[in-house]
Amino acid sequence: MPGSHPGSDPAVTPGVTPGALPRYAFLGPAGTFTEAALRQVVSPDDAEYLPQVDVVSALEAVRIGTADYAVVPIENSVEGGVTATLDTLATGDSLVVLGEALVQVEFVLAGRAGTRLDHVERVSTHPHAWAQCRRWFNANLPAAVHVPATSTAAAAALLARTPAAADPGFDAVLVAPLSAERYGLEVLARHVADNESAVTRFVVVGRPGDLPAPTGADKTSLVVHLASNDAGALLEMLEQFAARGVNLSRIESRPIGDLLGRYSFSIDAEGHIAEERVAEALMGLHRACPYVRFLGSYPRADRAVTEVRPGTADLDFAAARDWVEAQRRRPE
Ligand SMILES: O=C(O)C(=O)Cc1ccccc1
Repeated sequence: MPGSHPGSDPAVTPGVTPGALPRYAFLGPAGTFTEAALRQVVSPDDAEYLPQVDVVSALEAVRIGTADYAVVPIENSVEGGVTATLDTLATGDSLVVLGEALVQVEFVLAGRAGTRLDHVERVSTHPHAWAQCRRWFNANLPAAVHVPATSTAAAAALLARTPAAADPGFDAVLVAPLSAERYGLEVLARHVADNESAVTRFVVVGRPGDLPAPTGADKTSLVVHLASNDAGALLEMLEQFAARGVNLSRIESRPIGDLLGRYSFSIDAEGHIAEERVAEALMGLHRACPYVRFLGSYPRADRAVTEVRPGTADLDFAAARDWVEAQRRRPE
């Protein structure tokens, strides 16, 4: 992915000091799955890695300018959306998604040397990691309870630095195999994920500026509010996409927070705002919905080329516009 978003060239990116290494905030410490995603985006030789305690801090670092970019988890194939990321992108000063990365997540249960698996009662990890291993715990350690940590690696780091005679508040951690190794922990059980092929999607976020160029395999991320809770309001919003042949790869609702029953929709649409059908769908949303936040158009990590339905290519829109113009000019 290096080179595929504006942030990969500090010389041309607004707000990034030419010559200095671009600064990437991420959910740390070293050894998180987020760091694995960041390594796919930019090598540590070409960037300054700035570990943050949580997703909100990573995104805020970009807003206040102490980082140029942030890499944060946004959804995983088991638990769905990462609400802290969705909510922080949906409100506050505008941020944009510049790219994405996919990481296959694999978990091990790890502890201090000599820990017995059948003595593990308290397991510390990130809530998304715990959620992805529930069935394994039900089957193998049904009495184990979850002790939430800010990240998988934060749990490992705390266990590793707590003196042997002291109690860190848990007996074992659920982490990536590399993280167990990095913090010198002993692996107590491998392959503890309920779904071996679980994938987490991460986004590269920056301040609004240049858009990544369209590649033909892009996504556009949006936040949309509905005009009302009336029957038909959701359908009217979805029609803006359907009528232009724009497929959605993700749509989820989050409470707006002011009143019960008011929701904000977080949407990923296939295509780039530079494409006519996506631009037309956005214009339709702008007319039909009280609030639309554009969160960026960027290349898909899987490089899956967008299928363009017949009649919805840029040329079709241009021909249709020319035809309307010709009718307007036609003498009475
Ligand atoms: O805690 C981590 O290592 C993270 O990067 C967050 C996370 C947790 C579980 C699955 C994917 C990402």
